[in-house]
Order: sequence, then C-alpha cells, then structure tokens
Amino acid sequence: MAGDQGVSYTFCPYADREMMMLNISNRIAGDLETALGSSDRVSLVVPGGTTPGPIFDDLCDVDLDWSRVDVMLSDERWVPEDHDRSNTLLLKRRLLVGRAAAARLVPLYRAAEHPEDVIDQLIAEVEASLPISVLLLGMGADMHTASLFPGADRLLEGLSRNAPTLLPMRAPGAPEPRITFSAPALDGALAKHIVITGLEKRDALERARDLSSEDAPVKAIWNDATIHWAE
Ligand SMILES: O=C(O)[C@H](O)[C@@H](O)[C@H](O)[C@H](O)COP(=O)(O)O
Repeated sequence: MAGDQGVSYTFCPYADREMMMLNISNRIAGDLETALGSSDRVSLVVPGGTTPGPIFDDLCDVDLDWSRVDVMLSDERWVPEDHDRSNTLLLKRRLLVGRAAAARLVPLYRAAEHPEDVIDQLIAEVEASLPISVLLLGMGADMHTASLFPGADRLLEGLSRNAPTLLPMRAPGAPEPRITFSAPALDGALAKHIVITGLEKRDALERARDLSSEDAPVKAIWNDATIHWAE
C-alpha cells in the first residue's frame, strides 16, 4: 500500500511481464464475470499505447458473455481509425477478436477534423454505458494516465470534480490532439487496474506520491486501484 493525503493503491509486482499480462487478463475476466452477475450490460475501459497488447491477446479468448460487454478506450489520439497510432485500431486487431468480437465497441473517435466537432455526440454515446464496471489504465513515465498529461491545455478541467465525462486534450508531450475520459469519470469505475512496466515508470510512481495531481495526474485515479508492475 502507498498512501498520502488519504489516497491509496495496492502495488502488485511480478517476476516477469508474461506472467503479469496473463494475471491481469484473469483479474479483468473475473471482475467482468462478477459485474455480469448483477447487471444486464457491463462496461470495460482499456488504454491504448504500447503496453496492453499482450493483455488483450489473452483476454480476447476468455469464455464470458461478451455480447453484454461495452468496450471503450480510456483515450484516443485524433487520427483516422486506420492510422498506426489509432488506439481503436489496436482494439480491433487485438481485443475485439476471437470470443471478444461479440462485445460492442463504443467509439471515442468519429471522422472529423477536430475532437470539438463531435464531442457532444461521443459523450452521449459513452454516458449510455456508464458507470465503468472494469477499468484498465496505463501510465507514462511523465505520470500521465489516459490523456491527462501534465501541462495539457485542459488538464485542470479534466481533473476537476465537475469535469465532463470526456474532453479534448492537447499537450506538449502528445503529437496529436486527444480525447480523454476525465479523472472523475475514470475514478468512478467499480474495479480499477493500472499496468506499468520498467524501472523508470516504477520510480515515477514513487515520485508521484509527493506531487500534486496536476504534476502527477495518475494520482487522481489511483485510489483503490491495483497497480501491476513488472520490470
Ligand atoms: O493513447 C495512449 O497513449 C494511452 O491510452 C496512454 O494513456 C497510455 O496508456 C500511456 O501513455 C502509457 O503508454 P505506453 O503503454 O505506450 O507506455
């Protein structure tokens, strides 16, 4: 456990990445199964980026009633869906295949020049699938999570208690505009997992304890999360 200012998470280290990815997939499957036991439809929110692919490879073959699962991204880069930086493309290739192809993808992207052009429509679609039943997030070495980046143009709004469910975000560290779930929308998830790899990110997690959420946005959602780490 780590704690300051009343926040806490459970830190779960693994001997190797493969074991970690398999275990996270099993944990998510168990959380989804539990949620499906008490709701007609449940939702799973996952990150893009480079880390979660192996989790998706394991999870997509799990035997559960995927036809009752809404899948959403925690954040999306504002690029067409066939672009190699599209998180939607990653989902379509590695999670929404096999048994999980029966799940419903709730998009965080629509073909439009700017996220602002379609944000209201995206919010309405996403809000129909809330609350988040199961959440998986990644974290950058700069302590961003989803697209809540330190120094981003609308970070304070995204961290505020009254934040909209989704908001556009532009940040010095992000090559394209983003759309992201806000911190309170993510923090309301019933089960929360964060996956990180490598010593740099583990050190960043340690540093985050003494920083504000503005400098370390991951803090805004880590309360009651399980943080899975392997070198
Ligand atoms: O689109 C994205 O980039 C993600 O959703 C983002 O929040 C990601 O989880 C972190 O940046 C970690 O990224 P890596 O796993 O690539 O280090």
